[in-house]
Order: sequence, then structure tokens, then C-alpha cells
Amino acid sequence: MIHCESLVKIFKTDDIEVVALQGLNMTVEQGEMMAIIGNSGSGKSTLLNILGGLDRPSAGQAIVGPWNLLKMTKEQLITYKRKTVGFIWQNNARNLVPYLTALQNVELPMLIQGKVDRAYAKQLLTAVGLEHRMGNRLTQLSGGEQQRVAIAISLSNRPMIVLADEPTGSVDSATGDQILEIFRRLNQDMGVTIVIVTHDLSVADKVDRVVAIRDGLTSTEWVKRDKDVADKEAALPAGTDEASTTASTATSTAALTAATPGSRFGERHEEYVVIDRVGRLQIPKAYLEAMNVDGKAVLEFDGKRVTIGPPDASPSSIRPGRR
Ligand SMILES: Nc1ncnc2c1ncn2[C@@H]1O[C@H](COP(=O)(O)OP(=O)(O)OP(=O)(O)O)[C@@H](O)[C@H]1O
Repeated sequence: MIHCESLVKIFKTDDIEVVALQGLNMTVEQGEMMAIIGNSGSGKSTLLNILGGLDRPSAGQAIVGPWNLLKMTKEQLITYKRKTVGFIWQNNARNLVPYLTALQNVELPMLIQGKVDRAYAKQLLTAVGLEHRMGNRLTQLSGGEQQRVAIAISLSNRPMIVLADEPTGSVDSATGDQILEIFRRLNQDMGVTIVIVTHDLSVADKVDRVVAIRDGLTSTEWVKRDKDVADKEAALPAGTDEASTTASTATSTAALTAATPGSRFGERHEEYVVIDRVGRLQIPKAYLEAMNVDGKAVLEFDGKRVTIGPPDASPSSIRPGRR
């Protein structure tokens, strides 16, 4: 559904250029609910704005369904924004009109497009648990309820994808959990693909997959594992053949398991380093410092594992591991 390859975004002002995305690769499958996580300034919002058609990429490839975001005309971009994507912002003032009721807010984008479907608007508000608040003005709703109205609005044009920028950023953690549960339900019931951008690591446990962005590049990926496989593997003694086979099958799909896999987001996530099409990967700074590698390194391959180390010493190991 979404395919970004070598995606570059450069912001130019009078005297400086900021390379916000430096050749990013990412794929999102149809029907997935995934999160993009990264520190402030890592390029998350830039990527989301590009996927939402709000900003144009500078180079590379960005394909969403049948659309090529680099090659679209202005008119196509308008149609794309109206029909393909729904947006949710952290600051919901961007989505909502305070003096209108919840129902009027959901109907507004439909009105702008020329056809109000009241039954569908009500269905959306019911889906986000606000059937009893439809007639209330936005000012009468709590922050969490307003965010739920924003979710209903994002679906009013029946989009294929919902893009959410820090959707839990301005609510407390219990409300944040509720919002993520609503996303999950909508994802399952309506089949809508959901991409959440956040710096909140706790979101990771609620999604199928997490892609970490660092310095405008995808660096690491955590995939939620099939619970049965995870339970079975946990029951096996370390180093048994069956456990190794399960781990290596997983690694062969996309990437190399990192040296400290899995544990960061609980038992059911497996951590991978992303390797791009031409074989590049990002090595965490802490590892490079611990190995005293700077600029150049020695790679060794023993037929199964790649080992990397400083040029003048025997290599320290980066190896596919598992819990
Ligand atoms: N319109 C712009 N003009 C110039 N530089 C920009 C612009 N938008 C973003 N940047 C720069 O691009 C880089 C990535 O910014 P971006 O907003 O995508 O990061 P982010 O990961 O979403 O951060 P945050 O979580 O703080 O929103 C930053 O260095 C930022 O300063």
C-alpha cells in the first residue's frame, strides 16, 4: 500500500538546507496498523506530511496505492488528499470547529465535498464510542472525547489510510490507551490502514509493527510476533534447533536481528535492523563507540554471520541473536 524508497526531503531556506529525509526506505502493507517512532527532529512529521500529500518529496520514490507522490499533478494531489487519506493531529484544533456539535463536525468535510451522509457520520461517532455525545458542542467535550471526534472526522471521506501525528500526545495515558484501542477496532472492522507517528514508546505495544527513524533514515524495526510462535519458543531451552530455526526464518524476511532483540517492547516484539536494497544499515552509535570504530571498519563473513570490528583489532561481533 505504501512504498517509500530512497526518499529524500530537503528544506531550503535563504542560506541553509536541511535534509530532513536522507534516503528513507519503508513499506506499509494494506490493513496494517503500524507506528513510526523517533526523536524530535528525526523526520517523522516530514514523512507523514509527504504521505498525506501536504508536502512534496525532493527525490526518491513514494508510492501510495496507485499514486506516485513524486509525479502527481496539483489536481491529482487535491483528489488524493480528499479521497485517499485521513489525518489526525495532536493539536485537534486543526481538525475541529469548537462551536459546532460533534455530529456537525463529522459532517463538515462531507458538506465541503458536496454530499452529507448523516447515517455514516452517526455510525462513525458510534464506532468511536460517542453515540451519546453527538449533539454536544465540542466545547462541552473532554480532550479525549474531542480526539475521538477527530478520529471520526478522519474517516468521514472513507480513506484507505489514516495518518495520525502524535494522536495520544495531549491526553493522559488512560485516554491514550482508549484512543489506540479505537484505532485497533477501526483497523479490524473497517480494514483501514493506520500509520501513527509518535515519540511515545508505549504506543509500540499496541501496534503490529514499529519502524524507528533516526536522522531521516529508517534504522530499526520491531515486528509483533505471532503469539503462539513466541510462546512455543519461550518454552524451548536456549539454543535448541527448533528455536534457532524460528529465529532465522524471521530474520530472512527483511533484516538482521539486532544484538539485543525483542525486549524493549515486551515479549511479543522482535527487533530488526533495517537493511536497504543496496545493503546499507545503521549501526547504533553506542555499539560503534564500544567497538571504537570511527569512519572505517573491518567486515568478516563466516558463511552465516557478518562480524564487524575496528581495522586494527579482532572484530567484535554483531550477530543475529534472539532472546
Ligand atoms: N518547513 C521546514 N523548513 C526547514 N526545516 C524544516 C521544516 N520542517 C522540518 N524541518 C527540519 O527537518 C528536520 C525533521 O523535522 P520533522 O518535523 O520531520 O521531525 P520530527 O521527527 O517530526 O520532530 P518532532 O517530533 O519534534 O515533530 C528537522 O531538522 C526540522 O528542523
